[in-house]
Amino acid sequence: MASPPDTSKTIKLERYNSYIRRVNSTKLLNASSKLLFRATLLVALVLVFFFTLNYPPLSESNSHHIHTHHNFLSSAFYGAGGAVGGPAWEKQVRHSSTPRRPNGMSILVTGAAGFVGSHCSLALKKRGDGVLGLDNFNNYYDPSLKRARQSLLLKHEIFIVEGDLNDTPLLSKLFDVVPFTHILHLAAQAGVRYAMQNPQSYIASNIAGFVNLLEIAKAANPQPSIVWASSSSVYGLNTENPFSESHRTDKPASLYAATKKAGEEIAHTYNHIYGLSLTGLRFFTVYGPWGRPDMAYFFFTKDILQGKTIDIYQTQDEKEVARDFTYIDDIVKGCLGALDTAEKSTGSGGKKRGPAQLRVYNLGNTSPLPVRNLVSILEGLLNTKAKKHVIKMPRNGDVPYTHANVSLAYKDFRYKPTTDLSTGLRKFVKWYVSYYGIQSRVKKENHINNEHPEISA
Ligand SMILES: O=C(O)[C@H]1O[C@H](OP(=O)(O)OP(=O)(O)OC[C@H]2O[C@@H](n3ccc(=O)[nH]c3=O)[C@H](O)[C@@H]2O)[C@H](O)[C@@H](O)[C@@H]1O
Repeated sequence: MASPPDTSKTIKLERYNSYIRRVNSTKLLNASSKLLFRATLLVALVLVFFFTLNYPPLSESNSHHIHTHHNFLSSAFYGAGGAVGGPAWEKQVRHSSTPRRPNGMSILVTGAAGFVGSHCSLALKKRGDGVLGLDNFNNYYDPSLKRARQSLLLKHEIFIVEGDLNDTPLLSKLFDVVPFTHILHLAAQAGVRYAMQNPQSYIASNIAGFVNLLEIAKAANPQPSIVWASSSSVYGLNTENPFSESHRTDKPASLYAATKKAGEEIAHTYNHIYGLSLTGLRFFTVYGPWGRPDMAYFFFTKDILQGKTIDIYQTQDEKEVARDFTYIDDIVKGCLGALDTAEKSTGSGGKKRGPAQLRVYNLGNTSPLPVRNLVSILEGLLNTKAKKHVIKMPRNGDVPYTHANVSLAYKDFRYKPTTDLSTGLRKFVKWYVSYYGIQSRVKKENHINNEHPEISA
């Protein structure tokens, strides 16, 4: 009998082959899963990279969005002149804040790319003080105007660090690098009526941001003296005239006013507990070259030139609405006067060592004028009739009237406003047509020359 074919070898061989196939397929599986894992990792990294680059998101172009959540990472990206904390950055920070006159101040100006901030920074630098700016360049109004102010400051060797008041590591870093003698705190969410649209932005800047700055200041060695911007709006529904610092300020008409009033109370607390020297300045409707486009005199000018109708507010009982419009150069003098008379803080290592100075001053013009007058002056300067729409003041936090008594500021630092509304507006219009490159009858009729727009035209 033929013996069955010996298959044992064949079987063994097949088993071996199938084993090899299994091993290979497992290897293949392993290799492909590794590949998949690496690819996923790569995609994730790319996504993280793009997300970081786009922070804050590009979609936040809405003009009313306020960036208040910059973290340390984002400010590192924002730092011009190298990453925050790098040697090049520190050099720039030190250079900018070093005074060039004997006993000069070393001042941190918050809101340095803003209207009042840019003017004060230049004036301080001009007289030999060291000035470092801080600004978050938010888009409450056209940030390109803030960038233009920044360029102007840079020409005068003033560096603005890009960052937010709520960025604690950034603020600590600044105080690690520079022993500031003073802070001129002008960064804020401004605007009376916008508070109804974006209330939280007022809390974030004017309250949380201010407290953050004070926390850093109280812990600093030496503690700086602080001069900061309060507002005429704290007088709210006060009916006594003219407004004096001794009047009641417990009836704010807008959330904006309430946050400024809160700032004054918070200042009291930090003065009381930590011995910080604090001076609050109540500004009265400040206007002038390089001003804020959200303010009436600014957008009236724009709208009149474009032939658009402007709303002129009246009180509910059809009376004129009036403001104590104050020219920027007068305000700058007031800020410098307050800085020059600010006493040293008394605390150290976060502890009070004795009583410290606590002050509040009105900085106004002392001669209120109706908004209607503002408009007729502009009509004259622009040589254009405004399309006026007189309406009752919407109930949006506005107050009917402001009028400053400035005798306290005069007594303590000789503050004396010298620019009337016509003179000031002429200077504003001259800057406006030059800055926006408007060639029109405005220029011809008023002999407004088109020279390079310097800070105070
Ligand atoms: O003095 C202050 O503390 C405040 O001054 C201004 O607030 P405001 O005086 O209301 O300035 P504008 O918004 O420029 O308004 C000026 C005047 O024009 C009036 N107005 C405003 C807008 C408008 O469309 N029509 C109009 O008649 C207002 O009622 C007001 O009487 C600033 O915007 C605030 O940031 C600042 O704190």
